[in-house]
Amino acid sequence: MAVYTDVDDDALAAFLAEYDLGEMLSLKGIAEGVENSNFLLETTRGRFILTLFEKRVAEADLPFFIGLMDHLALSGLSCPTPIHGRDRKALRQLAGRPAVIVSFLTGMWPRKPNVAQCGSVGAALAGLHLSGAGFALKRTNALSLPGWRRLAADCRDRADSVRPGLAAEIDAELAFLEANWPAALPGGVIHADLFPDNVFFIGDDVSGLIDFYFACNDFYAYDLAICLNAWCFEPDGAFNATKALALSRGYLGGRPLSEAEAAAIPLLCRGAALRFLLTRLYDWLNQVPGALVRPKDPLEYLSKLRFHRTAEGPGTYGIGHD
Ligand SMILES: Nc1ncnc2c1ncn2[C@@H]1O[C@H](COP(=O)(O)OP(=O)(O)O)[C@@H](O)[C@H]1O
Ligand SMILES: N[C@@H](CCOP(=O)(O)O)C(=O)O
Repeated sequence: MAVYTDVDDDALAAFLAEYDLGEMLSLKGIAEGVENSNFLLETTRGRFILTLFEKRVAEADLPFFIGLMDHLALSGLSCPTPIHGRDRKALRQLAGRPAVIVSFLTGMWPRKPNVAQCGSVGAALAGLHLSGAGFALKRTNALSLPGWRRLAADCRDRADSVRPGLAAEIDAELAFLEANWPAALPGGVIHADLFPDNVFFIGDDVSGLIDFYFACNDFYAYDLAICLNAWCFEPDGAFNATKALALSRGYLGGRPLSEAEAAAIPLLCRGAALRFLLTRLYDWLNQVPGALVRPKDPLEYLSKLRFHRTAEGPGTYGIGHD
């Protein structure tokens, strides 16, 4: 996260008065993440996370996110549980923003994920797909092809200031993906941002998944492609086939892929790489003055995208090979 919005003491006291959370002890901004303003809230009843929703989160989507966390927590998945106030509402306004308090999860996110952790996150992703299956609300993925086209248009004029030729490369990739994106694959609720900083571990075991604020309905295999991008490249940009094999095996152990899903993986990995290249590029070019936030490097995802163009098939990602 980041902190984009400050919260004053009186407003916070009035907000907390709506909950049975005891006396407030402290509120500290969390300097991790990118999207929303997050605070660690300590009260006499324990630790919680206070989130104020910022720019990319549409207010109309919030019932989906809150309902999904309630649903997943009830189905036994370890994820933040929204705290409901005395009026039963989990969502209200604070400092001019929609705001929610959720339970605090223990564990640490891995700064350098290892092979065993990649296996565990693959299994956790499959578990999430299975647990989300009974959730009634729907949310279209705002960051699929039409969303990428809008971001590309917004960035086009200045993209080449980040890397000469980038605007043309993005346009060509987008055209390719628009022509080849699968019309139908098995789908349901996906996390859509299951990066290492959104997965907590105790040792090599997943202790919880957080940050459901990109969750939506889309192809399950696209979520797997997002994870292959986020977990299976080294800091020097090299693809780690051992990690990909572990992640894919972890996933397949919980939810087998159809032939069509397996065949689509290299293409879905290209789409996932373009998606994060574009949101990072947009944020890079539109930094918010004074915000406590570290913009992420868009070119990391250009390099991943170029790798996926060279993939020989799903076997590159440990899928379809023993
Ligand atoms: N439920 C939670 N329990 C513990 N820590 C949390 C929880 N939710 C968020 N955090 C902390 O806040 C950071 C940012 O949260 P995240 O949801 O990823 O923010 P953003 O949506 O802005 O990217 C996490 O890396 C973690 O340190
Ligand atoms: N995972 C995205 C950025 C979104 O930030 P998060 O803190 O919500 O995961 C990226 O790496 O580009």
